[in-house]
Amino acid sequence: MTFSDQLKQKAEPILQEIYQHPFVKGIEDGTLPKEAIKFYVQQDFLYLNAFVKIYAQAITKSTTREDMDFFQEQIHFTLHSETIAHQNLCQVAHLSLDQLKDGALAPTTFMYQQHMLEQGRDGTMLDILAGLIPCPWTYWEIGKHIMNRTPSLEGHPFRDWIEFYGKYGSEDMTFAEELFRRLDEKAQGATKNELNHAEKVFLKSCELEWRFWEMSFYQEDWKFNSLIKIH
Ligand SMILES: Cc1ncc(CN)c(N)n1
Repeated sequence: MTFSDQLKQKAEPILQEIYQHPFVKGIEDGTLPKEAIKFYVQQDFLYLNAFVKIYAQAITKSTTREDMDFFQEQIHFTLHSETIAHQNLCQVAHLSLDQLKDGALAPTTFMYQQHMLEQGRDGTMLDILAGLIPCPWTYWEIGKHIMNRTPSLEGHPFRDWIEFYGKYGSEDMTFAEELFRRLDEKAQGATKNELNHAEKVFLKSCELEWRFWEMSFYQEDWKFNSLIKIH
């Protein structure tokens, strides 16, 4: 079994919980409340900014031009293509994406950002990949899961979102598969301790993916933010 197969197997219970989450169910059946959409897009915009910085950190730790090129393409994709998904959500909720760009980090977004940035700062390339992969992987799985369960997306309000993530990446290999391939390559030269650490990093990101849906659906903010402006 490859290292990535082992990680996917361990994360399976989290993935199943994500499929059942009311936010994801709301995308699937088109009933997602406007307040949840607004909170999600605001936080996700900030989250993706951090994601771009992790790719940049990965470039600083790259040893080949091929790796550098791969990460710079991901930066471009995140900055210029992933907005399709946000646009779709905003259209459905009659929100302007431009007005959602000035939010402040809610606790879960802060925690997830810190977790990934820590890998970029202190980790190996194996750790960086392990921390990054749950982001494209779980969304790709969600997209496919909804597409498999929905006979036709004709007229579905979240069609663009579902298809964008369900078909995530290039035609021959999706981002997640490509990242897993790179992870397995790095895993080959790693010690048992390094693999155990990378596994923890990966599973923590998977849990944080679930928490991101939870935070967005219930709009979980800093406890005292309404009283004292903390962020
Ligand atoms: C929190 C989160 N995780 C994953 C993705 C998909 N790139 C996203 N947009 N936001």
